[in-house]
Amino acid sequence: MSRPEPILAVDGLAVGYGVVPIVRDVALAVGRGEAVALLGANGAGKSTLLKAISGLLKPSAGRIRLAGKDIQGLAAETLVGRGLSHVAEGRRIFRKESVADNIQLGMYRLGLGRAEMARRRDEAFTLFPALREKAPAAAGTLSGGQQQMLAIAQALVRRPSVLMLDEPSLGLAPILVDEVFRVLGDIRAQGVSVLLVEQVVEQTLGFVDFAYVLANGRIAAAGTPAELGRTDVVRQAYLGRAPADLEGAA
Ligand SMILES: Nc1ncnc2c1ncn2[C@@H]1O[C@H](COP(=O)(O)OP(=O)(O)OP(=O)(O)O)[C@@H](O)[C@H]1O
Repeated sequence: MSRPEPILAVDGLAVGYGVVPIVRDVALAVGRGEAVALLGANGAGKSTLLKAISGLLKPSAGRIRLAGKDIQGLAAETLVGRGLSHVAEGRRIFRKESVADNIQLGMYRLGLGRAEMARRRDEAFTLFPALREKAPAAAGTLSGGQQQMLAIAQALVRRPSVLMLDEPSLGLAPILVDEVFRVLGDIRAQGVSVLLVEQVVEQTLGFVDFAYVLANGRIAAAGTPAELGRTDVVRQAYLGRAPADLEGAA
């Protein structure tokens, strides 16, 4: 199957904490308009890899290109301006601030005028009607699912061309996981390219166009969901985990 031209391309990437590399020799690509998954067991290095791409960690080797331009080593803030948004694990919202202010903070330092910020906030509320209802409430009073939606909304108002999400379904009830995937479908339909780290494997493979499996910091397999489904490689990457985790919410 031919894939679209890459909007994000990673090559020979190594990154770690201090001297110990956690992720080694990783190559991956996200095509324009594609939804791509990064799967792998706990500790495989998925979050570390996303942080290196979004400029939160400095790679010790390798190349990262966004829309054809080298971005390795650039600061996270610079990359946001270039169209790369990262929804980190654990719903990093400002709990004491209102829902509306949280969305506003997502646009901080983008240099947008008031009218444009209001327009983008309204778009976010259209995608997440529950957030509109709770606009004046403190973000900390939202349910877990709503907090996750708020974290995604904060990233979306920056109008990213590539949206990276680290386990958006973490800790959510199955019905809310479905809601996360519905929203991701809407986001993809708007032409945003998506790189998704997830543990709900079945549902993720049902959503993405292409997937990479990370094991011990290296890419162990890559393919379309159909190609990966013909092998045992995904299951093997999760060996040692409870079968229930593999079944996800499907
Ligand atoms: N700040 C840190 N300092 C040192 N080691 C770290 C740090 N953060 C993560 N690690 C180590 O890096 C390895 C990869 O962690 P990472 O969080 O990238 O994995 P993951 O695949 O995202 O797993 P999970 O699904 O648990 O989030 C683990 O061995 C972890 O202990």
